[in-house]
Amino acid sequence: MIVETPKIEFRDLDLRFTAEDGSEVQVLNSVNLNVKEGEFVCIVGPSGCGKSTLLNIACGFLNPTRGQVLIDEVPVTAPNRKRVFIFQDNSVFPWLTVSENITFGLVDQTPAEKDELVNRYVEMIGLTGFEHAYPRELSGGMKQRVEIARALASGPDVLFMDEPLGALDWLTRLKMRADLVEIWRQEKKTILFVTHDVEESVQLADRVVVLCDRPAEIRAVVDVDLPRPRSLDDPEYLQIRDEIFDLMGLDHHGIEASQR
Ligand SMILES: Nc1ncnc2c1ncn2[C@@H]1O[C@H](COP(=O)(O)OP(=O)(O)OP(=O)(O)O)[C@@H](O)[C@H]1O
Repeated sequence: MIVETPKIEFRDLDLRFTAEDGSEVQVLNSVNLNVKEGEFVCIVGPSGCGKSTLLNIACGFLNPTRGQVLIDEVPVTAPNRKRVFIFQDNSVFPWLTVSENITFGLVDQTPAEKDELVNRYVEMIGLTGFEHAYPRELSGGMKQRVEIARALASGPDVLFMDEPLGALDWLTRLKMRADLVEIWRQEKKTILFVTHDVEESVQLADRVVVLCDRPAEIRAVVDVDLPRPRSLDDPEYLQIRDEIFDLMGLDHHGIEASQR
């Protein structure tokens, strides 16, 4: 039997913070999870349960109190250029153009290679024609696209995304979700994606990891075995969405009515 090595492995992870008054706050409790190469995994859970903390540990920004995260079987002890973190509040540089933002930090490429990267990713994120625009000339959604292009241009093998669409309006979010799926299909990166939005997680992920309230443990891992692109009114999609709402103890009745 061939055993597939996980791309990312969370092994028995605990995290405790020491509060200002010296008391201890346990945020993560015994988190175990394997993520496959090229998999799109979403993490959902109640606000403040520890979703961002989990991502911060996986990216090497934080050390766990116990356990470890391995990527390609190597323990994560510090940030690494091959793993890029994308936040909700985009951090494009306002003084650089779109193409300068995309190539920022690339040191090993020739100017011609950088041009090629700009062309490839500007097209992929749908910003052709805006290469020389400054962020002040772009909408929030467009800036977040630049952020994603910059991340991809650096050639990562893992993308950590913490509520990357959280600051966008509903319509822009919907469009960005569809585009993200397409980008993921083309780029074949492993993606760990934190979201508050259960619907978003079911639309995007191969698997949805549901965390319980702090200290967070994994309550369930839900397979989303549906073809993409996914329709928001497909009964199977709705069934998985409602299963996750139930796992989170949320009342989902009335969602459809509120969206009309
Ligand atoms: N540096 C820190 N020191 C002490 N406590 C912290 C620190 N960082 C986070 N916490 C606490 O850890 C808990 C988990 O925070 P985290 O940001 O991971 O939750 P989250 O699930 O991502 O929240 P949200 O969904 O609201 O963004 C929170 O209670 C938070 O107050």
